[in-house]
Amino acid sequence: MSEIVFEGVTRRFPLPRGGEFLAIDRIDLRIEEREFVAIVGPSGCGKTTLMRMAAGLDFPTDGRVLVGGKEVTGPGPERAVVFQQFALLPWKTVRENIGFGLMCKRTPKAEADAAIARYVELMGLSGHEDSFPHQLSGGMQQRVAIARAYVMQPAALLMDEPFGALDAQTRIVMQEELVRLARRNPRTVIFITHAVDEAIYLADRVVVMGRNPGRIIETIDIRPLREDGGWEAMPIEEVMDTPAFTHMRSRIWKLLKAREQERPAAPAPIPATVPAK
Ligand SMILES: Nc1ncnc2c1ncn2[C@@H]1O[C@H](COP(=O)(O)OP(=O)(O)OP(=O)(O)O)[C@@H](O)[C@H]1O
Repeated sequence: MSEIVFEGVTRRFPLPRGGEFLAIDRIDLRIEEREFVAIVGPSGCGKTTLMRMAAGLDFPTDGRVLVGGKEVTGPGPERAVVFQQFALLPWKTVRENIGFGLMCKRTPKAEADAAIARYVELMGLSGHEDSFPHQLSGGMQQRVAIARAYVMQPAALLMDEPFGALDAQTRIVMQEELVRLARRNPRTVIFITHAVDEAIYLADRVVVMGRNPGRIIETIDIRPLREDGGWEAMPIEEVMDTPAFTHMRSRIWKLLKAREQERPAAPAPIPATVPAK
């Protein structure tokens, strides 16, 4: 059981000069077990805050977050996080970085070696097992970070702009590889991105958010498009050229644009205390 449920989740942050900023307002979202959900939205709409709450690194002011039916009270081994910055251990090799969590868990060596070898192969890292992070390109480092997360067989993967620091060409290669990996080894995934194309290509469902305050504007099921269009068997550039894809891209852009045009110019601080009547 690894479904992720946000129930009436609100997050307010204190403002430096008093009062509070309403970052996220009453979000209800259910991500089914083994479902891949991408969250898109403008900067500041609360995407990272939502992910941090699923990871147990931040907590709602109101409402609750449940993973596998249990309220999140902190980080846990059943949830792996992949950030934009790869955060590899620079003094350890690719093999050691991927196997680090397994070592901490005291996984028997033969079992750990077999699991590491599998993800080295799946992530196209063969031949680089003994390299150190500084000897790898950004794309290769992110492959190691993704392999390190998957090798732990977490029930849920929480990815915050994992391809945000990569150049456009590497990013496309990584998107194709992640799709391959995610279909062969499905997990419950929250994938945060600014890139609408990336969200449509990768996800089963795309959650579109608006800001001030952070709310869900719409949730869109992509699976029928992918299945009807046979996307899995096509190269990414062909998928992105199909009428169904381009139509979906412009639909999401219109949603984002309409929301930006209607939102208030600046967030209204909530008074810290209610004035006496
Ligand atoms: N610890 C904090 N203290 C105060 N405000 C915060 C804190 N964390 C986030 N915020 C505010 O909450 C809002 C949502 O932030 P968040 O980082 O979740 O947005 P985001 O959608 O991930 O943005 P980006 O796409 O730029 O990463 C922002 O206005 C941010 O300034």
